Amino acid sequence: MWQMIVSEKRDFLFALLAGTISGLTAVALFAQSGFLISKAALLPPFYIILILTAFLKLFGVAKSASKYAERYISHRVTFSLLEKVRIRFFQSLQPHAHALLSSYRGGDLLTRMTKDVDTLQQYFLRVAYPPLVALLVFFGTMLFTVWFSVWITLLLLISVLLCTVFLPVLWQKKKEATSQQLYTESLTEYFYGLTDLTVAGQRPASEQALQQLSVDFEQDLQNEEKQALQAQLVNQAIALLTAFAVVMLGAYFVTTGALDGLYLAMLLLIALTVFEVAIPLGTVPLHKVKTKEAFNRLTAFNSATIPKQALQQGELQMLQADKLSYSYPNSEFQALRDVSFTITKGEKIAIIGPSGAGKSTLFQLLIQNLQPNVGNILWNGQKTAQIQHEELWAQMGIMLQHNHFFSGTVRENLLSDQEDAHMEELLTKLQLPFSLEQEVLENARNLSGGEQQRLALARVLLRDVPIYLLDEPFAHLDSNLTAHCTDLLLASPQTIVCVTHKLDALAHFDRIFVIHEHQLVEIGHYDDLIEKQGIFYYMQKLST
Ligand SMILES: Nc1ncnc2c1ncn2[C@@H]1O[C@H](COP(=O)(O)OP(=O)(O)OP(=O)(O)O)[C@@H](O)[C@H]1O
Repeated sequence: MWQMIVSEKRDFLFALLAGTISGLTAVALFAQSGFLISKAALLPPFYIILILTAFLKLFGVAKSASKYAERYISHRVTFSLLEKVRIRFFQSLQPHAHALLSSYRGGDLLTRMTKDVDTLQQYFLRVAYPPLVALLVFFGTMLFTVWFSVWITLLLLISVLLCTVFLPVLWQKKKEATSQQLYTESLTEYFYGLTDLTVAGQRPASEQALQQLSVDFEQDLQNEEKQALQAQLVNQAIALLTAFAVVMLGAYFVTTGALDGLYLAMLLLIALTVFEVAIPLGTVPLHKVKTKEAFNRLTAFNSATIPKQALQQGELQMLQADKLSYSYPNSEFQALRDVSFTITKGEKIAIIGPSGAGKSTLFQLLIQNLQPNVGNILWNGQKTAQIQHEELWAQMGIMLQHNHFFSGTVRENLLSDQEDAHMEELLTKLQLPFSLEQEVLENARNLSGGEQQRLALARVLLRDVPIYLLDEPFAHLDSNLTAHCTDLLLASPQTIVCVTHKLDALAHFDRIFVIHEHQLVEIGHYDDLIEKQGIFYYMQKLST
């Protein structure tokens, strides 16, 4: 965080300067008032009163102006810092979005993106620079008071240290409050699963659990506020006791002749004013812990290294997997184990296997949404882990199991710059009776599952790239449409890798990769695998 603050050093220094001037002019304003009251009682010449009053006005104006400047600049720095934090967080999330979404709850990421970033707002405004301003103001004030009384200066110093250094240790937050995070996560899941919960009759139970989380969250908030209030109240009490002690000590020094009585009121008002800067410092440790937790959560993803190399030029000749293994974060077992293969240009590959065998995991590794724990994927011999993801994605036509559709038209959802005639022809071939201007609702709610899949397939087929990778593209299609769409897909000159459950159209693929119990156990053409009478043969037999 300090690194980021340093990047804003100009504004940071201006805010510090304005804050210090504002604090010192406030002290000067009240010191001057105290002095003026005492001096006026001694009936000095009128011009003295006039000069003192003019200074009073000057300090008043300087205090207001510097306070405004401080607020303006410090908030500008804060918002600029928050913008940087948001961009950094997004950049650290984006290349690993799939891996993160498969290991973190959606609500958790949402909380980090919103609440944690907002919490960091407090870092600059309440943690980083107020102690520095306070330090400079105290230092300036004490340089002044020491001329009048060393003992009163010492008393102020001790009280200020008590408020800002020793007592805050008491207010140190002991443990991280996770209630808000839990509440946001559960609320997000509740909305996602509302229909399922209602149908299963589980809504009341779920709402009750949410209610409890909301109560815990409120309780945590109240505790935090109570703690902050306690800290400020104690500091306030110390400020008043110090002012009382200054009067007592000052009065004693006046009687002994060590202090001119003219300055007593001034020292009292200085004591009261200087604590105005110290009182908010009581909550610094609380905010410090909160902002540190937020910062740690936000930077938790930064450890993932982002690939740097450019993709070597040339057409895709070979896509290889070399001893790939993958375990999901927080999972003990390997979802994929020691998988190796080579796919050559133009080959049509089907990946099949029982549910949970690891097909989608392999697919996500191939499209770079996951990075293998062990082994490499090689694109023309170049390790894909070292290549910019965007460059690889620019070479791939990808169809996921769940594709997103935007609110708009069919044309907009095809995400293509191809000629209208070409797009219309493809829609017809896919037996989609849509015009390009036809409306598509968000998440394609107005399209059937099969229509959505063919629209997603059209998106892929419109891409002029060397390889198509598809995960269960025909899951919602009947056998006629599956056969028709498979033929259409396999007629493309591209290299094709297709994860599928549909075993009937497999004879059209060049090779079939059989994944069983997280390993690649068989590779071969349909006829060879049937003849071999291995796992594929039995899977095929069971399905008929
Ligand atoms: N996000 C995840 N976290 C932990 N384990 C996971 C995660 N996703 C999948 N798995 C596990 O990894 C294994 C392989 O899952 P994968 O989704 O690759 O199987 P699949 O062959 O595609 O199954 P299906 O045909 O049912 O889609 C499964 O045992 C699954 O439980």
